[in-house]
Amino acid sequence: MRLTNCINLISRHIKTCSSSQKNIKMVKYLTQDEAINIDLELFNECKFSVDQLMELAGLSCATAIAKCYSQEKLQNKIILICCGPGNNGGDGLVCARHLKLFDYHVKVYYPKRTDKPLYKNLTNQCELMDINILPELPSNEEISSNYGLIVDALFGFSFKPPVRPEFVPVVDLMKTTPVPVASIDIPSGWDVEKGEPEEGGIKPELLISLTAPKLCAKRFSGKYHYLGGRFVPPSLEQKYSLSLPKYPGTESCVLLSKI
Ligand SMILES: NC(=O)C1=CN([C@@H]2O[C@H](COP(=O)(O)OP(=O)(O)OC[C@H]3O[C@@H](n4cnc5c(N)ncnc54)[C@H](O)[C@@H]3O)[C@@H](O)[C@H]2O)[C@H](O)CC1
Ligand SMILES: [K+]
Repeated sequence: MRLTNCINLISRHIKTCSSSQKNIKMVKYLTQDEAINIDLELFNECKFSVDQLMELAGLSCATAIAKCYSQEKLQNKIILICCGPGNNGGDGLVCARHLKLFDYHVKVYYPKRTDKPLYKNLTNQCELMDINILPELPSNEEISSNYGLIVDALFGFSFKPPVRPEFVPVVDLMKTTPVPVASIDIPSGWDVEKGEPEEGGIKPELLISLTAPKLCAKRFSGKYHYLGGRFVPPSLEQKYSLSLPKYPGTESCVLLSKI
């Protein structure tokens, strides 16, 4: 074999190895506008309904959580899912239902409910699963004693800082608690592109990016970064040069990086 062929082969091998250990290098990070446009195309061009995408997104979040936090690791403690007023909150309600189906102890905090049928149905389904929807935010002390994980489903890619006053207590709780936080799509309170606010924000241990990571995920320094939302048609992936990693087998989520 010629020397140049040999060098090419070795460099290709090195490239493949490094990308399989850290899928994060290949995948595209989206601006807020790109994330919004892709979302619109999924609905308008691909004709998905929001219920379909939310179900897949929420299931992928529950799966990623179960991979990182076994019941044993959580010492059978409760998972608190904090849900916001938009679709990120909807993902949280779906995630809660699937975690309950996976036999976790789950409670939901959903301070600003909407009257839209989608959210009413998701809330109803949680109640039918015997998931307690808390009327008040538990105290920091109660969280420390009885809860093993907080799922942050407050805000996603439509968030515009700063956090409005009504959500400050729950964001503050997630900022100060010693209990690990798992954020769905965006760590709530972070700028979708610039990341954590200067005054300090929540520091999730797990981030589950949906469809493709947003630019703020470059600042994520927690333990596990997963990608979920396995529903992107190849034409859309190519149009936005997403370079998505391969999902293993039948999995609904894929590990992007782990510390
Ligand atoms: N394409 C996908 O990958 C899918 C992602 N999904 C999830 O949907 C969210 C985006 O949902 P959207 O409804 O557009 O917005 P948010 O949930 O991010 O928030 C809107 C909600 O929040 C309020 N809000 C905005 N800024 C503030 C603020 N500073 N303080 C308080 N409240 C604020 C706003 O008024 C709205 O009520 C995406 O991230 C994914 O998680 C879909 O589930 C499936 C497709
Ligand atoms: K979030």
